[in-house]
Amino acid sequence: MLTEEAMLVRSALEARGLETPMRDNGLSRDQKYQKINQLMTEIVQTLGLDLNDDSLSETPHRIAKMYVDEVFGGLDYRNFPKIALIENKMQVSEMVKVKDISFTSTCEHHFVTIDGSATVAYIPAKKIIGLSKINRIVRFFAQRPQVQERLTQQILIALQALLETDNVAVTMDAVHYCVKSRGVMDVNSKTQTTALGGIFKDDARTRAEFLAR
Ligand SMILES: Nc1nc2c(ncn2[C@@H]2O[C@H](COP(=O)(O)OP(=O)(O)OP(=O)(O)O)[C@@H](O)[C@H]2O)c(=O)[nH]1
Ligand SMILES: [Zn+2]
Repeated sequence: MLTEEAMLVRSALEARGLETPMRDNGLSRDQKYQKINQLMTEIVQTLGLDLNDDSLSETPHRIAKMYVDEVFGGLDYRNFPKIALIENKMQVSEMVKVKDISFTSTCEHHFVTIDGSATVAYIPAKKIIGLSKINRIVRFFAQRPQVQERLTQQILIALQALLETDNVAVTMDAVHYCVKSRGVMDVNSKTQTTALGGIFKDDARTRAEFLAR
């Protein structure tokens, strides 16, 4: 069973064409774990490593568990965080900004780490969200195979749907290990992506206040 918030966020992403491309293969959590465990055994053996070695023997199991329950746990909406929303009785009308939310994600092209931080802001309308829930939403969508642009948009749309306002902004800075540890091997570059809604997009001063950090 999914929570109302999880269903709301999923529909909002689908409506905007920003849901992660997924297909229901009908496998349960345990079936996914079993299958990945078996396939990783083949990969490790194909690489010519000895699975009888006591350090390697559990690696297929560790990777299967890590994929299903940890780094890709955000593919399952049953893991969507419990969201605490409160009525904006104090009539906050100024920007609420949570800076330097650390996250790690996984690049969907190479399945290696993306390591970064996010800053999220909104201008409350009728509702205020528990602060830690912003970090949890960032983490939920980061725990998927991702491209940074989509990750940034998914956080924006999720918060817009939950907070019932367009006035949300997200910026993310990240190091992609597919750029750093392989391929072009650039150890310095960082990627910044921004997703702006409502007044953050339309009003230069609000945008500047947000981006000034
Ligand atoms: N736009 C975008 N691209 C990404 C992201 N993560 C990785 N990539 C890029 O995805 C591209 C995949 O390109 P390909 O040419 O198919 O893959 P590749 O041969 O491994 O490319 P190189 O990384 O250049 O060696 C690379 O340029 C990656 O840097 C991301 O979050 N956003
Ligand atoms: Zn990559």
